[in-house]
Amino acid sequence: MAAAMASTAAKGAISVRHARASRASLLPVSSSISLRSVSSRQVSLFLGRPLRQPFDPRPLQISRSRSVQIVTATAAADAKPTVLVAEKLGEAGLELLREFSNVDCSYNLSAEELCAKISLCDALIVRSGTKVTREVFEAAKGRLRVVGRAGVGIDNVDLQAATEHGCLVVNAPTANTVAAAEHAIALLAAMARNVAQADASMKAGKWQRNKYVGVSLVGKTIAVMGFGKVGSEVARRAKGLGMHVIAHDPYAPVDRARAIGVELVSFDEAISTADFLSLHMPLTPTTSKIFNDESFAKMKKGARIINVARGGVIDEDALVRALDNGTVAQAALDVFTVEPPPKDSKLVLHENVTVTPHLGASTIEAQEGVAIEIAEAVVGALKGELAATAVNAPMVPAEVLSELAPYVILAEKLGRLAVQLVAGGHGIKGLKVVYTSSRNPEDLDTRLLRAMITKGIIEPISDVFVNLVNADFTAKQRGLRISEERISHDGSPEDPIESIQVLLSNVESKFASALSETGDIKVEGRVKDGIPHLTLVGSFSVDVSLEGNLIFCRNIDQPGMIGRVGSILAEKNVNVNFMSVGRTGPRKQAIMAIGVDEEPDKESLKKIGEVPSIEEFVFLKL
Ligand SMILES: NC(=O)C1=CN([C@@H]2O[C@H](COP(=O)(O)OP(=O)(O)OC[C@H]3O[C@@H](n4cnc5c(N)ncnc54)[C@H](O)[C@@H]3O)[C@@H](O)[C@H]2O)C=CC1
Ligand SMILES: O=C(O)C(=O)COP(=O)(O)O
Repeated sequence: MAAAMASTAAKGAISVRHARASRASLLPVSSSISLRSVSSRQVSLFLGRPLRQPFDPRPLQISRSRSVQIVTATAAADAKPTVLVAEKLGEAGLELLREFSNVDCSYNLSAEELCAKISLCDALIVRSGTKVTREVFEAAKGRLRVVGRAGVGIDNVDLQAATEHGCLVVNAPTANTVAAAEHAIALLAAMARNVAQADASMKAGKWQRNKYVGVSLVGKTIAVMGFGKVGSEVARRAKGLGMHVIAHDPYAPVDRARAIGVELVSFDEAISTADFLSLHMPLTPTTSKIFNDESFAKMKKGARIINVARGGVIDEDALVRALDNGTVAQAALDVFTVEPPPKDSKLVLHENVTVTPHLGASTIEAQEGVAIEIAEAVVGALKGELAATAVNAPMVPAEVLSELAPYVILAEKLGRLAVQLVAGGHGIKGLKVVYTSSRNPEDLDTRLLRAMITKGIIEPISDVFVNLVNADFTAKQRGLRISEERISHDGSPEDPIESIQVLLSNVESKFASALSETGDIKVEGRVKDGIPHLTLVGSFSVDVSLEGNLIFCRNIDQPGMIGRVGSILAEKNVNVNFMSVGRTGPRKQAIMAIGVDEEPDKESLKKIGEVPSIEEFVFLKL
């Protein structure tokens, strides 16, 4: 047989294909290969820890309407995931969740109660009232896969801790935009006309028409601080009220501002020229207490401030001082540094301050919308689809994901193979990935592939779970430097990738033939008819489908080698599913790559090692 194969190619790969039915048969069946399809291998696109906590037996569905991210695996059993809803969520969202999961609505949990429950949950849904801290992720013990923020601001979620734990965070960024903008306008008008104060006064039996004379809005300048979704809607509405609108946002596109007829200005110009300031930036380390003594001092005397963003962007003590000395005439606040604020808060009790208890998103319409938006995102993420609203992971559009699906499998398997070829397996520092592709670099998004190679390398040698969320973090933490190279290929741009090569540098190999000329462990693979194949080991070309497990043997090319190894495997009923020989030339050094469905026992492996002329061999689990 080796002779027959030897005539096929010189240094190239020679494949001997076996029909699946022929258990460990060595008879080549040249054309009748029946490999399972990618989808039936249940390589789903999945966020979870499926091998440890499988639950979704359904086939992969990729939603076209949203972006998708992650990740691998073999979903199996039938248990439904559990979603903990920790704050009030609209009924329509709960219904969606119930169709797919066990829903536990437990509101007003203390931090301790949340930590106690979380290890029983696959997903957690919160609004602004729940702090999802590092302790929560640690208490989850690896089970929590998705945190859904039913709203925009994710300042109550420890994103770094989520990422480190491979937990995806999604939010619902659009459904409450109008509600928040309308609330800002409501506060603007109410503040300008003392509506709340006058109402309280009348209810106290008074009729104080002179005390509550207000100020007009028309012709006044309003500075929208943070020109994002809510800020833009506020700007539109303020223009409708006849106000002159300026905005400050270092990251906002000038075109968007121009389209609405708003001038983007610097922070100092905004605060020094505005009669009204409406705050719509997120709370970040940069924006924390950005409104402080210094900035209040620069404001136009008697400025009025509306805050429907986050309490923390204002230094509240400084605001009290500014209100007391008249720099700021009035404030209307929906949000506070601590919520609820202390009962004796000077700010809340200040007569020139109008307050609402974080009601910006609280309309019937917005809450239904947010509930549906977050339920879809969470269910999608649990299914392995991915929300367009992921906060802590790069997004890979659905179309790209669908196209890359077989390459995702190939990437993980190449990573797995490469790491198992390392002697010891722990000292890997340098990973180089070379993609050969006929696509323009900008048309080839390799983040998912890189994550999957990292997964393949790290998971077999640690107990860390790796997905697209934490792949780069995990690699960095383990000191794994990853470099990527693209080689352009003169082929059809229909196929995104011609081949993927994985090189591990500065490591010893337990299979010396896997080393390249430069001493790196080198494996290369391609996708053929949707099936990932290994095509290169070290400098030997092979062609073996990456299914089941693999045995590599290096030997001197001579008749009968395949038969001898095959017989040893057949004795123990180990089914060979694919076999390929790569060699430097007839009767010279050769590598046999043998795909086996089952794991051969130690005795069989020992016997293979004892076959004369087998110089080295290795068994690798895929
Ligand atoms: N009170 C409530 O119930 C609600 C509050 N919000 C809050 O409103 C804020 C805005 O929400 P969206 O408009 O949906 O978010 P967004 O992300 O669409 O807009 C935020 C804008 O702030 C800008 N920004 C960032 N840093 C800035 C800085 N230093 N100075 C000025 N601008 C800066 C960003 O470039 C972005 O354009 C968020 O903090 C959100 O949590 C949103 C909905 C309801
Ligand atoms: O979406 C936001 O950022 C909000 O502040 C809304 O908060 P809530 O969901 O009403 O607790």
